[in-house]
Amino acid sequence: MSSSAPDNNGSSSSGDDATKPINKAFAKVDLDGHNLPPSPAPSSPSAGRRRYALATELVYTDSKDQYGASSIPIYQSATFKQTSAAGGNEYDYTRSGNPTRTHLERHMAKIMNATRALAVGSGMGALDVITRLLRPGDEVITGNDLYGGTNRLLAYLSSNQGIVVHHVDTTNVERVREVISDKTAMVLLETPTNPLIKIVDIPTIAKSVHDANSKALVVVDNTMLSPMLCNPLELGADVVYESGTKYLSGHHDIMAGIIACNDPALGDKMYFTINSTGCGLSPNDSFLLMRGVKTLAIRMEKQEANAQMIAEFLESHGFRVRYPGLKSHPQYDLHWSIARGAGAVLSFETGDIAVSERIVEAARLYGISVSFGCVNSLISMPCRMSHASIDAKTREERQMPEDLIRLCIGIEDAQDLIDDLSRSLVQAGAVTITLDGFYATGTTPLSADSV
Ligand SMILES: Cc1ncc(COP(=O)(O)O)c(C=O)c1O
Ligand SMILES: N[C@@H](CCSC[C@H](N)C(=O)O)C(=O)O
Repeated sequence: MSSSAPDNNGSSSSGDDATKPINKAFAKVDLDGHNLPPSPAPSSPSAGRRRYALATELVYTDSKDQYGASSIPIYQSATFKQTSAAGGNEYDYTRSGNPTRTHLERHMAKIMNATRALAVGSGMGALDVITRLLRPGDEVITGNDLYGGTNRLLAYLSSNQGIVVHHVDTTNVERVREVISDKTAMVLLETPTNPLIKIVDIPTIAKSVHDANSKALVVVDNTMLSPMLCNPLELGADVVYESGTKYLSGHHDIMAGIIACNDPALGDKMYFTINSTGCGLSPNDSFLLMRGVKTLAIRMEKQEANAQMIAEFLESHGFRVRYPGLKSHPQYDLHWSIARGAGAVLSFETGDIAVSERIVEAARLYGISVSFGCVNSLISMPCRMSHASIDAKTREERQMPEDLIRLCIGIEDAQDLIDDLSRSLVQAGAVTITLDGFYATGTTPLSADSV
């Protein structure tokens, strides 16, 4: 390994040496013959070939395995023996690089239409790597309806690292424009937002940000849609990340995070952080994520179809439902202008916290659990669970209904899911039963002006 000492920007003190340690360690890694760090190029097969539909690309892989293994072997090894005293083989130490992780990263780069993808230990780990690009005094603009853990990390950076964080309504492009300045280093977006399912106009915001400050990075958390339904890099984002714990792996058996970008220098800086801090995804979890992602298309198709039926069922019974697959969603057109599907997370209100609690506890097929994107359906109250790390006052300011129920729909039989939900609504006293059926007692459907 090179003796030049990289500084904390990921560059080295000796100019051209900046990427030397990486190049040296990963020479020949690229199947197309590029002498670049791990996963630098769209995954196999080679660039220039026909690009297949995403469902095909998800399962279509290539590797140079010596025995032609159909699935990537798990290189469960911390170290790799070198062939000479000078070292310099493709791999030396799994924190720095591992063949199973590289294979996954190359596959993910292809799927996410990126030139570089990096795999880390969790979605929050991905955001940690990305926010280490910031320096004290930098400003971040982000939403006021954010995943609780993201909010928590940004609050930490604001209290401890001298980062100024502006939480604004990112569904309103003007609000974002008002706070962009030459100090803006990052604009962090989520769409649909978790849990209020608000839609953010990524292309318009990305253009405004880049026009006003060419150095500012637009970062998108694509966890709610996955690459199956949205490609933020094609909409103007500089960096996209996802919690691989969710749709990408699909079975709630691993924690993972994926980061993707098209700027090689940015990719190198983030790789530097991963190698320095040791948050790269383990070989075993890389294998599981690689296996899981191959079924993303069929899982998402079924989950989305089920979610659409459940959203329509709840709305037709008078509940206030937030789901971009419903025409009543106030940003329906915007959503479909940036995404290929509505996803499988929806939320609804009952008008009464105790009623919501009873519904959650009455459900049998829906596990009371945080997270989403799993083959199993889940039910939760975000203010008590996934978003409990946002204090009650802030939740109120951000108009998060405390009675909100979030449903994360799986691949079960749709009618079984509807039957179980119907029974739970009745058992919880959430509906008034008439000769014609039943209707929500404490709430009204979402109107166009209420999001
Ligand atoms: C939208 C969103 N982004 C990021 C994360 C963080 O992912 P992880 O739990 O894998 O750290 C989550 C959930 O945890 C999430 O819901
Ligand atoms: N206790 C956890 C909660 C994780 S929430 C997971 C997921 N993003 C969701 O929205 O359900 C924490 O404190 O982070």
